[in-house]
Amino acid sequence: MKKSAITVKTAQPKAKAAGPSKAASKASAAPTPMMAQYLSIKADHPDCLLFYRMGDFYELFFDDAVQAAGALDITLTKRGKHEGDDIPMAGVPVHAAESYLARLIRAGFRVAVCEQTEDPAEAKKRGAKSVVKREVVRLVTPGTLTEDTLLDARRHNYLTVLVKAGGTLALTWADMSTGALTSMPTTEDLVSADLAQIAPGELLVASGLMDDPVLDVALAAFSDVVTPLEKTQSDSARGERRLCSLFDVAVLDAFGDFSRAELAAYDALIGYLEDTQKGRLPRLMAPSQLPRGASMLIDGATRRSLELTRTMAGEAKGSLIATIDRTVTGPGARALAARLSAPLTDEAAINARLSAIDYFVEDGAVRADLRQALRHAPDLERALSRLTIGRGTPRDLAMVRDALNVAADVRDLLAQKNGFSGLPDALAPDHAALGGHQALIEELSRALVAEPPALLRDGGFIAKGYDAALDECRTLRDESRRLIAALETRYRQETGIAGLKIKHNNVLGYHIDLSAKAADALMKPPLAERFIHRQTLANSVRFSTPELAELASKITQAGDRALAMEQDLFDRLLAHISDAWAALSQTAQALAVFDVSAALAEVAVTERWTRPEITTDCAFDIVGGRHPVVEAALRKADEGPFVANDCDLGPETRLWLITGPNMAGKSTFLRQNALIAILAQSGSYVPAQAARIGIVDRLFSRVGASDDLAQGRSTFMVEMVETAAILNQATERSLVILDEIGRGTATFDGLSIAWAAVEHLYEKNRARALFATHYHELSTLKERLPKMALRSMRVKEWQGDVVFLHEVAHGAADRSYGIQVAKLAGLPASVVARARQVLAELEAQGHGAPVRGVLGDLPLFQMADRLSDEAGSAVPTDPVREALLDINPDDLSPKQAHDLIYHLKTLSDGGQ
Ligand SMILES: Nc1ncnc2c1ncn2[C@@H]1O[C@H](COP(=O)(O)OP(=O)(O)OP(=O)(O)O)[C@@H](O)[C@H]1O
Repeated sequence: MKKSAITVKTAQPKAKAAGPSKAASKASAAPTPMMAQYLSIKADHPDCLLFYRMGDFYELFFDDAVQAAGALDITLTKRGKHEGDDIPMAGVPVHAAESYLARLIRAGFRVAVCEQTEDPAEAKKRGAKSVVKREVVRLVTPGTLTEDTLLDARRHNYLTVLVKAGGTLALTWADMSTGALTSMPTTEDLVSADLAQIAPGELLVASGLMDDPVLDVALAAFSDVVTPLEKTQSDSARGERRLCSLFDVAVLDAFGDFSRAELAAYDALIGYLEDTQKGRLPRLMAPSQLPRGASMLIDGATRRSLELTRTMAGEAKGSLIATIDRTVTGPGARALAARLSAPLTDEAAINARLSAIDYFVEDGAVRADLRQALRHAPDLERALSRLTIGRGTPRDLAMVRDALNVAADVRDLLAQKNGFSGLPDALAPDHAALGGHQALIEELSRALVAEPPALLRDGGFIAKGYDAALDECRTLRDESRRLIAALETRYRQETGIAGLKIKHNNVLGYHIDLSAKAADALMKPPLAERFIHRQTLANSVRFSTPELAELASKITQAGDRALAMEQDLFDRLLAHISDAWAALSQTAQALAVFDVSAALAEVAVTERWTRPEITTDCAFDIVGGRHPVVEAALRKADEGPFVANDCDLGPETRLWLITGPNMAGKSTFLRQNALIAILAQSGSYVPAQAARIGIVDRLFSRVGASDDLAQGRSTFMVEMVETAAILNQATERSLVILDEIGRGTATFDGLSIAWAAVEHLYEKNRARALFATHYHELSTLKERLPKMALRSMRVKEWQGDVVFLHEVAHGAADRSYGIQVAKLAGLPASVVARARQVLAELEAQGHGAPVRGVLGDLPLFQMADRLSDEAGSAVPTDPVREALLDINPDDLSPKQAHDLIYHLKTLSDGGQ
């Protein structure tokens, strides 16, 4: 029996990261005070790597150090001993910590950031040996990131929770960027598709569910982002209390009718946020409930096979989204991804989005101006999230300022060119949300320098003229600096040493610096009375004077005061932003809506897409449909035009059986129709001349074979699991795409399964379906299933070769042309010739007979054996064939398959 498929990728680093706490338990051999502090903090965070702040570095110790050094490729050193053993240590500089954090998070680790929470001078007051106080200020986990360097600007990052309570399942998810909180009841059947839609950055799963065999497959797909939750972490009553107090309401009715499971999931979600942010919750919006059925259900397998966000090979390049994304901002790209991942099922809502696109399709000048303006818009959503969680920097303030300026420009631009009424109704609220921040824009513009520094603690971000007291302080500081320059000149004159300099460093502060030779004069009377020797180095000698010390302290004081004032002003500006948070969030969303609408219009115009007609019947009538990704690839490779094809799965022909040789374009045709349905219901134009689509409730696609070796399932098993899901779940409103069902098993088994699947789809599911097959025998089903239509991919034979026309024609294919395709693929001529011979023999014996007569099973190799027996001595023993007879493809690992190919090649070349 296979063990649970949820291996929790992070468990490995987590388990290993627990090493130092093991050490903690053995810590009785009196560690140093600092090590004792480290071990006690580490013991509280056994599942995280501990970033322990020491001066300008975050240090890691014990196993944490070993793991981080391996993952980050940094030096592993030692620091002191613990219980007689060296303590492994690795460190990252604080100023570069973000990029190291990003790599650790990507590698599946969680990190606890432990800071010094008091001044070392304070600690010293308690005694020479006392340790600076330290505290974990934040747990960095994949679902709770806010920094731009840790996040993908073009993808949402959802922290998601799955729990069961009162016998039902529920999902909640939070987007730290927007503060949006959403929940949805789910079921064992639907959870896989729901999770695939959300695509969590981190998935918290109640520990009881981790071993539930029913959820095994659904959760396995997310095993690398799963974090287990303790039972005590989700409680519906506490969830309700938390929500009520967070949003200051007595009852939650106004937000939705939440199930117990949803409330328990909210409890876990908010608890986890508090825990990881150490009590500092991000600003959250009121919880909203996603009604079931609001979006087209698309399970993970279908998403993968349609290559919506990644190709089958796992690359973003070559996916639908990478091909059609014309957005110019991160929030716009995220909004596009969200639309495509959850196509709508409400006709009015789809048409509202489409009318926004119409507007930008029709007015190319407005579209161009808008896109140009948006290019300068920083990511307002993410700047706001950092500011409101207390992780904001002066640069985030400037991002708010710049984004609001763009929003105001966009608002004017749309109002001026078209008048307010020119915009479609659907865009009016977003247009309004762009404005209303004039006072804040003015305040931020006056307050901030054009390009503020990245760090709050360095100051220098408040503009001159904004605050009189700050200006005065800065003048004093700068004036003192000028006085120091004057002092340097005077000292040079007085000592007669031209090389005398006043320098500054962190240890001595301001000091006089001289070469060793010149310093002699200052060491002797009379100058020695004024110049106090401080330090002798190899090449220089350093002095100070009471005068210089006084000036230096004035500078430091003025500098410190200026810094404190700037930080106060930062807090004041932050308060303004906090007050306007709800309206600012709406502005951020509106900017994303304009970006995504204009981007979809851009792709519609440049790629000649058309507005689909959305209906509530079961129409699916596509004229001249195209596959956007294949079309773009052909264009790029200059490989001729894409051949457009019609598809009409109306009530009279709701199932198309498509035959034709490999490489003729069947998969492309199938996928393009699924993509057109997704695009249409996402509210986008579609790659076709015309499209009439009755709303699809669920989309199923099973295209192409893929092994799921990670889960120990063969190609055929995966295919059958996915086919079973389709036949069990598709409804009359669904769209089903099935490609080459049964290919992975023996010929007649496969044919029988395909046969029965078509019958079930037609009679039971009654879904709109495209069924591609290489079993030409299935065409005979037409006699019994009148609403099934036969289609085939047209090919031409030319001088014994086959030419693909990529056209979908009426009727079934007469031949499969497999041997011609094999020849095109470069099979040795002798094998091609032999195959022709075998085929002729098979056809002479009535290859199709079993279908018309006996539907008996005859495994492929048995048949092959019979053939070779019959061919008798005329067939010389073929070592390649013999080697092939010995293997079962499903038993081979990729490595073994690779080795086998080499072996076969050697055999075919006559080697041994
Ligand atoms: N409509 C089309 N116009 C132009 N070229 C096309 C079209 N459809 C497919 N092609 C080209 O043919 C190639 C093969 O297409 P596809 O994979 O859809 O064939 P298939 O019949 O499903 O083959 P197989 O069964 O081997 O997967 C594509 O990669 C593309 O280059």
